[in-house]
Amino acid sequence: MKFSELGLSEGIVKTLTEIGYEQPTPIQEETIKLALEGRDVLGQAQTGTGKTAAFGLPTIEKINAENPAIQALVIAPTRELAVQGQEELFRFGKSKGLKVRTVFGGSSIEKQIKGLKAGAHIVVGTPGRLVDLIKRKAIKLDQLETLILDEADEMLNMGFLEDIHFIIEKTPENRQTLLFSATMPADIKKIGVKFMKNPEHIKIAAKEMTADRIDQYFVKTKEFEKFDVLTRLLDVERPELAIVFGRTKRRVDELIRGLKLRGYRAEGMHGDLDQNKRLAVLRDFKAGHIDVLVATDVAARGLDVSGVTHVYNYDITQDQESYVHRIGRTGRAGKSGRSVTFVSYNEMGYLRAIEKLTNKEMKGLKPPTKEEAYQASLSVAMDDVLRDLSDESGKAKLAKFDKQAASLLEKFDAKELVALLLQGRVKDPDNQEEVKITAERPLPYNGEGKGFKKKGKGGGGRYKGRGNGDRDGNRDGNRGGYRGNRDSKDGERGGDRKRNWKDRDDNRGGYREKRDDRRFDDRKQGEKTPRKRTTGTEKSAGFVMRSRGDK
Ligand SMILES: Nc1ncnc2c1ncn2[C@@H]1O[C@H](COP(=O)(O)OP(=O)(O)OP(=O)(O)O)[C@@H](O)[C@H]1O
Ligand SMILES: [Mg+2]
Repeated sequence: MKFSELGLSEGIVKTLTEIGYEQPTPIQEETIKLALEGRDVLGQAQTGTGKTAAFGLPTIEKINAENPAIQALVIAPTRELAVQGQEELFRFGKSKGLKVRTVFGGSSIEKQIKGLKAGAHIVVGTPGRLVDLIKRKAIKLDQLETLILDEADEMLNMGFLEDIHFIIEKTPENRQTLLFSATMPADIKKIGVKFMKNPEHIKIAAKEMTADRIDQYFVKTKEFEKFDVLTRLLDVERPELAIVFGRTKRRVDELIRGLKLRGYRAEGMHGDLDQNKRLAVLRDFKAGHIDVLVATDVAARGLDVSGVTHVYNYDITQDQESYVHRIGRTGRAGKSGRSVTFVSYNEMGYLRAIEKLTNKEMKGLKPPTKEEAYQASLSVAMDDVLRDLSDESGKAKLAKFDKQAASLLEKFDAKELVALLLQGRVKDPDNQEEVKITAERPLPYNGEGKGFKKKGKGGGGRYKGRGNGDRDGNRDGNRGGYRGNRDSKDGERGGDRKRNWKDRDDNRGGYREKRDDRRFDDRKQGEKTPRKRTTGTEKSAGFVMRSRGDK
């Protein structure tokens, strides 16, 4: 199938060719035509399979560039995702010269109002800031044609629902509504369908809910060992870019500090960081100036950074959907990735609950030993030396040390000098910086832990208990999860309400295919179940169609 067969105009098809999209992905193939016909669509497909273009291209196609009014609104759960959405839609809409504006908290509302005044065919924004701008009459939605909820299940979750209601009430009843996500729990789908008319549910049927090309592992580890396990894994697996998800902001801060102390180029993202800093960190990560991004769930959904080969869940997620999104930061657009989820003995029930949702078994991974990490670091050093010496321009740069090198060689044994060179490039496992990470209490026990006879299935995802004080009660005021972090300073709200029942963390991680880490996989390799990806359409015949606005 070609993009031109989906009813898109020549200009847009040309743009797609220019940006390297050769053919539509399954979700694009299934939804673009329908959306162009004006149908309401609920689109569900694995992470990294092109949902942005699936809703973005038909939306752009339908916009009348001559009409200066806002004709499409995309609502996204985080600021970074709003920025990314704006960039993508702008790119797709180039041939039509469309104005796409982004609005989000933590950054000057006046500037955003100015931008909106200069014209906006499409607005991409986070709920809290959108509500503020609507209240200030800087955003008028009376001519809106298309409303899109990206990460729809997240947007329809408790924390955001009030804002979403407010926004939807300001849109015309005859608008088109598009909801997209990789996950769509049934209870949330029911809420979404109420905002839609005769919706078509397109679900790209896949054997597993997680993206096809992510090798998923877990490591059983005790809290106090986690940090050493993490750095050894980083040394052995050698991610190109890695994301480490932590449960709380404090944890993220401590991990960044610890990783830096041990010589990794790491930076973090969580809700207490200044918004400019958050955006700068993401930019640096995309540019490869940072190797390890440490984040709370604020980075779990939607972010598209090519080159993320590994996702490490330093803390396992409390709910299964978060897991799907976290690890979906790798293995995108046909690339492969690897995720490693740290799990304490008591938390095994959560792991099983995740596997139940994703329909994919995680493989147990033996944490690398100190010696293995050392050997890995040694082999990196050797590779680096070989690379530098086989590179002519690199060699030329060494010429300036000729005199000193000759004088050292006169005085010392050549082998000793080379050993000294290697020493400077290898991490000494017996001389590592001591790093202390404050212990987080594990998730409340929900079955299947070691030492527990109970065979109960976890079902841990939707734990609503109030009893886990350190997470929900957040004794230290340092709660992770990104709900916390559309922090209301800037009119991004929604976090607090939700935190009470669900405080997520994101754990996404991918890796590059062939690292030799396989060595540490203590289950049999090569017995991956064949992954067939069938495309199917689930018609939404049984949906409740009448919505609030439907009369
Ligand atoms: N038809 C296509 N051909 C080639 N690349 C594509 C195509 N469609 C999308 N991509 C690329 O695939 C990557 C993932 O797309 P996108 O971010 O839209 O995924 P997604 O399904 O929204 O994932 P998530 O569930 O994580 O939000 C992006 O880099 C995008 O540019
Ligand atoms: Mg997306």
